[in-house]
Amino acid sequence: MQGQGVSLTEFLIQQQRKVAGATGELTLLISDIARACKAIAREVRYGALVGNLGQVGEENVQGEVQQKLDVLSNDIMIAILSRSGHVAAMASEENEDIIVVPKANRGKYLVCFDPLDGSSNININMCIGTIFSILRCPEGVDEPAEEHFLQPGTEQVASGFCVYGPSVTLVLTTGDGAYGFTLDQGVGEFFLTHSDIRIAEEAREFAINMSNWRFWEPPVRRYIEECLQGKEGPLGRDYNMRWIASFVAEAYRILQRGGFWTYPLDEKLKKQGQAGRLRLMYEANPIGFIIEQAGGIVSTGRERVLTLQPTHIHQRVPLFIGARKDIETIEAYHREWDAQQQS
Ligand SMILES: O=P(O)(O)OC[C@H]1O[C@](O)(COP(=O)(O)O)[C@@H](O)[C@@H]1O
Ligand SMILES: [Mg+2]
Ligand SMILES: [Mg+2]
Repeated sequence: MQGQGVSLTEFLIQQQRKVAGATGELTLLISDIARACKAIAREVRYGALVGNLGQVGEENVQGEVQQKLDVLSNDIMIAILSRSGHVAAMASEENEDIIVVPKANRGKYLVCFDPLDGSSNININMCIGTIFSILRCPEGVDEPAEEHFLQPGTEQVASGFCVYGPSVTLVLTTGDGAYGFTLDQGVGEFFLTHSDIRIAEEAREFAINMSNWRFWEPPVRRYIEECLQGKEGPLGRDYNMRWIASFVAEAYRILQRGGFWTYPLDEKLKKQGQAGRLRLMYEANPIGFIIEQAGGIVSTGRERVLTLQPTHIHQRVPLFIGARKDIETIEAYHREWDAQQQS
């Protein structure tokens, strides 16, 4: 058994010491969220053995049929964050409205989370995860409300996601680089295994749900066609392709070996009255913060995601994440296309 590295707690205290005036509350809050992820990891691991698979038959605010693990993970997050003493209110993918913590237990942070990401993979034993974003509750707020959450992604104090896969990994940023931790199930603690993660400038792998090809906007179709043309094409390099249908697993792959991933706005989503597939507050912004800290880009195809002014907590956005050069070219193709539409 390899000697243990730096534990998550040790790492957070090191980060905390770099910030003048830090109270340690953020360290304790992130430790609480890590504990919630460990509890969720156990429920995921036991799966069918304890009846955790399958649907509950209820529809959530997204119009999606909830899986048992969606509800169980949500309950675990709400229970632990309500008791942490560092949270004023929460916003969850599974709850239409925000959850305000009783006054006696309220703290200074707001937490947005996707308790279980990649739900369509639960029953096929594929990677799923949990995503979280931490914001400050504006000073002097007596009763937290949805409006207090509507802060651009650049205002995030910290964000992270946990992947429940062959091993349980947690990726985190507090605005000073992106770091990966692996859960030692025996010790019950996360240990630092991936320091200062960087994403290569050029992609060799793309990820998009190809079944939506006929609904894509021309700039997206053009770029994917050029990826498929490989080194004989204008991009001059070969690409492999992946689609795991689990945003956390895709983001983890990009952090480990580069590439780009996208869920663009398409005609099908537009017909459904949607502005995108992924949600800004608890999917795009938290993972976006980490991707940017690792040197990647997070775009709607037309603009930076993290400077978007949110309008409501379940807002959806078109999303492109990953290798800088690829996404800058995709943005250029959108500008070109939009200019042609204007002329
Ligand atoms: O089924 P599709 O259209 O490929 O969409 C897959 C996407 O939907 C999601 O599962 C949405 O997230 P949830 O599972 O949290 O609802 C993403 O993780 C994934 O990237
Ligand atoms: Mg999700
Ligand atoms: Mg989810």
